[in-house]
Amino acid sequence: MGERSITVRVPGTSANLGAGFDTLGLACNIYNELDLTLREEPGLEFLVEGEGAGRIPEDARNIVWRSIRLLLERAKRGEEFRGARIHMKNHVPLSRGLGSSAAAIVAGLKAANVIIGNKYNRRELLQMATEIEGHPDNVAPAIFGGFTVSTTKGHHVESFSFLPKLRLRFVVAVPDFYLPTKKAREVLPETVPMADAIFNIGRASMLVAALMKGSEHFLKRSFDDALHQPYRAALIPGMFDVFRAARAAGALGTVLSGAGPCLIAFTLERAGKEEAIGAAMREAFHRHGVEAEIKHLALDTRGAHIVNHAEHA
Ligand SMILES: Nc1ncnc2c1ncn2[C@@H]1O[C@H](COP(=O)(O)OP(=O)(O)O)[C@@H](O)[C@H]1O
Ligand SMILES: N[C@@H](CCOP(=O)(O)O)C(=O)O
Repeated sequence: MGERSITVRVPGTSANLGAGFDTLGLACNIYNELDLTLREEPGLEFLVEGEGAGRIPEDARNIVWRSIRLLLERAKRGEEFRGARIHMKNHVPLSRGLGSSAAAIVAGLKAANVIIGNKYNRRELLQMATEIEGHPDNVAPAIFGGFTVSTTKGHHVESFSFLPKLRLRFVVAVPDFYLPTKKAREVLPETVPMADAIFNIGRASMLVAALMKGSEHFLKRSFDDALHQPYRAALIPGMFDVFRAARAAGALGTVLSGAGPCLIAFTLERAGKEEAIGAAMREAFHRHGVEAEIKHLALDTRGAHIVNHAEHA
């Protein structure tokens, strides 16, 4: 069999979008690229460039490799490909709430799947990716692109991907510290009051309706959350002040991106307020002793895809 190679590109993602904890997500135009060679001979070779270089494990614990193994074993092709060269060029910041782990998992699954002849469709990849990640809200947009709504029943996952009727821009403040998702999930309560659940159901539903209808008026009223942000605020100095500063500079709304510490402000492309919102967010974080890099992002509508040679050049 020898060896087989493929290059895939996967977008970073922002999960929750405020009220849609573990349910809503979006893909944005920041990417990780995986150049994968699967080999018959055992042994792993890693090259990690960009975000996470020097921090990402370069051995069998690597989540890209674990995802590849899961897919190969499910497909009963594990014996055929026992080794690999994994070369990653990462632009998605690590452990900041922009879905770096989801991008890594989806990259491994997608690349291995292409190499074995596309045995699995995207819904089946979603299933495996969710099993590895533990929640579907990042892996779904990483696979499908656009905005996604996901539901789970036991191990079964359903995700609906759609494009909004508004041309949005995302201003993301990326603080200079890591916050592993595991740690940010540990501060959440096991049960929540019924009133908080109702608060979130209304807003999550309104957010989706406003995006699909193209209603700026209702979108602005959809960004609050009672299920995770209030508990996580203690881990992100100045979080609510940054929200207020972004609003004052003209953002439609601002939420915690995933489990944080990134904060993501929503604005309309035609409003032309991205620079002002970014500056306000950076200054508000600075007042709390946090230095943040500002990224100006847009929606990715494609999701994970193979990179052809023309794109690669
Ligand atoms: N490109 C990558 N290759 C391998 N592992 C990765 C990669 N990106 C992220 N990871 C793994 O995922 C972890 C970060 O996941 P997590 O804490 O959920 O943060 P995020 O919000 O960025 O997904 C890293 O510590 C690393 O182990
Ligand atoms: N719903 C999850 C999303 C985690 O996203 P990440 O990008 O921070 O990994 C959560 O809020 O825990």
